[in-house]
Amino acid sequence: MADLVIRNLSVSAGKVKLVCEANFSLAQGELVALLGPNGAGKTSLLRSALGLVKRATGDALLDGTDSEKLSSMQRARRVAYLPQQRPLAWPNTVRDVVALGRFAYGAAPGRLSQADSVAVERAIRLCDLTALVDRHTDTLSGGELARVHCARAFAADAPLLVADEPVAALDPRHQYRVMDIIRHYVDGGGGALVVLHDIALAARYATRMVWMKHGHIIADGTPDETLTEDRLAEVYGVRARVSGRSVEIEGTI
Ligand SMILES: Nc1ncnc2c1ncn2[C@@H]1O[C@H](COP(=O)(O)OP(=O)(O)OP(=O)(O)O)[C@@H](O)[C@H]1O
Repeated sequence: MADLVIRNLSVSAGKVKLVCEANFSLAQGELVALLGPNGAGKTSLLRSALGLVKRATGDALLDGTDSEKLSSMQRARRVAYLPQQRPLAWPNTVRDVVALGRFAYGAAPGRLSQADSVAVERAIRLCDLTALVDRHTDTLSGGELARVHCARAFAADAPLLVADEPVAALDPRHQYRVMDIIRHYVDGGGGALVVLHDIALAARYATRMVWMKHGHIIADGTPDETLTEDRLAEVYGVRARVSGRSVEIEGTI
């Protein structure tokens, strides 16, 4: 069973602590929403958990192995990472960019095995990109491009997915569509850790919500356990009405 476990993980930039003594785990079968205001440390936490930035203290284990010790190909076979910043070195076709998700299996655009092609075509269909496959990425809208990056992550077929704001640029239909795809992936045995700013969307889809503020994880539990009006006031400084998993933000405090 694939998992990501972090223990007492801290990240620093100079003398500033970006993440303080964080503990949590992600296992297959879970859809964990990571929440918190801008600058709370969510991206720093994800990147250090994956071994992409050096941690100051603590452990981050991917299937029991220190994530900093994994090669990029070993890491990519364990976890698909959809970063917040998604630079593309040069414009390419949608199909070729999605095919980059097969890197972990030694694939490159124009050199795909049968299994690679099947995974790429499935990810293209899942993310509603069939009509765009031959378009160059520099001709796409922001939301279309965001879906291409989602498809690239799904093409990897990794047992875990870490996605930093995967729905940020998407219209409501495609936000739900991408979250449905993530849930389907989790129902099929994957484990997903997803940064979301839409609390209602997180409450609807997450099996667990991890709440961050000022570099600290201040709560970790099911939506029923952790989604409260007091929590939203504490974490975001907003007045909200919470009823079960439904959330209405009324204004700032
Ligand atoms: N290399 C760095 N040097 C100095 N400060 C940094 C560095 N990297 C991140 N920070 C700061 O650390 C804080 C946390 O950043 P991070 O990107 O982890 O936040 P976040 O919760 O993902 O925010 P957002 O929701 O805006 O994406 C921010 O104040 C950011 O400016």
